[in-house]
Amino acid sequence: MDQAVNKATTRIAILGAGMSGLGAAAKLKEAGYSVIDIFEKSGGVGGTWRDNTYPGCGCDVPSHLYSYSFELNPDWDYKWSLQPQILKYFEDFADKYDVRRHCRFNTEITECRWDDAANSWTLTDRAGKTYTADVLISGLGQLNIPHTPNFPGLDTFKGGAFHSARWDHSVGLKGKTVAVIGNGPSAVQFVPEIQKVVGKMLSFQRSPAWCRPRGQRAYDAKAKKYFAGADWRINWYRWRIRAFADFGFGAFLQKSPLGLADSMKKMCQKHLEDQVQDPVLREKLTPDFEPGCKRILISDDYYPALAKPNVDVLRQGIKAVTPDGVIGEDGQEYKCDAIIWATGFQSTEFLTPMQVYGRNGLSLNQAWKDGAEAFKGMAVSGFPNLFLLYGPNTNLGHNSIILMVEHQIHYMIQCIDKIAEKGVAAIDVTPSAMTAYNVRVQSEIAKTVWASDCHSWYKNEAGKVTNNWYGKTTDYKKETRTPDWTDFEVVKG
Ligand SMILES: Cc1cc2nc3c(=O)[nH]c(=O)nc-3n(C[C@H](O)[C@H](O)[C@H](O)COP(=O)(O)OP(=O)(O)OC[C@H]3O[C@@H](n4cnc5c(N)ncnc54)[C@H](O)[C@@H]3O)c2cc1C
Repeated sequence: MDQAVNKATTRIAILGAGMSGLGAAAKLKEAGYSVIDIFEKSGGVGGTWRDNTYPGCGCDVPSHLYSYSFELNPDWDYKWSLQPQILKYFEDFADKYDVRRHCRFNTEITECRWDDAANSWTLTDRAGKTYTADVLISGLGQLNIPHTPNFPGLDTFKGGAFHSARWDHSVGLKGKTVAVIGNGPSAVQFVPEIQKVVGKMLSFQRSPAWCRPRGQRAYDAKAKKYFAGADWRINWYRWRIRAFADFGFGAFLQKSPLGLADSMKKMCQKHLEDQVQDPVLREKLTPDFEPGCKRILISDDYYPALAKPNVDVLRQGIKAVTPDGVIGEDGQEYKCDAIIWATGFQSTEFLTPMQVYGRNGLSLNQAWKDGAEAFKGMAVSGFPNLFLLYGPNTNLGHNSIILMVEHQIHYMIQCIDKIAEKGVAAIDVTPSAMTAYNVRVQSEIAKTVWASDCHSWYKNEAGKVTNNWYGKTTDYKKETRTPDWTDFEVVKG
């Protein structure tokens, strides 16, 4: 085996220059790989944190943990950082790890096709140009494509309308009547900001969500100096946040240990009672499902904003758009000057907006016809040398996604080292390993609140939970420590 030679020539294509793609590129370079191309449809790095510029956009995980373990940052301004500082962190990361020179910006890949004879991937971009790679890594994320429901009359609206993930800053909201459709994690962040400037807000909430306090606080110079003093201080803090959040995972189990689910529910109920005095509004904002089934919102100022006199909370969805406003599910027209879609993302599609073809022309859409799934969230049988980061069943409701992606990168590089061995051209997870793994994942998920009877972005239309990991982050760490090569078929070169 002469890995040094093969590592130097293994061609690696990464899709997306967000948190996953950047982290993978840095770690692959550290491992000795140098032929790396990152294909990025936009003009810069940062993914989510570049695309989402809505007022108040920020992190729902304390920043010291929402950062790479190998790139600690003592300079976070807030416990829960805001988007500009998170984006800067990823931009600085790309510079420090010299990742930008691997990026092909403004290059959207539309098709990836495995070549059985050549044992390589052929990528095609929107302009029709093709590229070849031995290894294909998807860093496209779960929350990259905004979802705007196709309501009748959508195109007839005369005012400004945009999705929160592609905020149109040219639409003036000052003094205007603004309809906000949806009430997920993005809405709770921007609603308190725009409530201060709009004339009137109509908050359409078909299904209000549980919300717990954030406890935002700024880090002063003394705190930053403390963190900068020694890495162990951030690492100890990271460990505590992670362990506490993992302990709290029990609240997401249907048979919740130690009364954790009850405690979570009581905390959310108390938060609502403390912040909303009006019993009618409180009733409107009380969810009709168990906490955790949909993502729990985290905010100190969402409820106070909804309680302001210029806000109407409407416990209903909408069914159509008119030139002057929206038609609520009650059939009434609500006139407005602007509509903000806070309606989430096409979360269950993963990379399938692209055309992906594996061995013998097998299409990923076909392989996933009953819902996306992957071995350890990363590999799909029939699609050799393909690795998904933040893929199916690796999302969390309670902890940092960066932890999950780092575990994936660790596992994936061991697989790529195998591919780079002399005489090995490709590896493909066996159908039996893939099936056994996913049967286990789904049987564990059946024990969680996500499997209960509520609609969430964690599930596909058929009700299969395709997005979430079933346990603690430490369970996933164990799962991804080292590949068992009996799970893979090795294709000899
Ligand atoms: C608003 C928001 C807040 C979040 N907050 C948290 C949080 O607090 N804590 C947490 O743990 N997680 C959070 N997440 C989830 C997750 O951590 C982020 O989405 C994270 O950015 C995922 O990184 P990624 O690189 O996998 O994907 P992304 O950041 O989505 O990056 C994907 C990249 O791929 C590019 N791309 C897409 N399609 C193509 C194509 N066909 N060809 C080329 N390039 C393409 C995109 O332009 C983008 O740059 C949040 C997500 C969102 C949307």
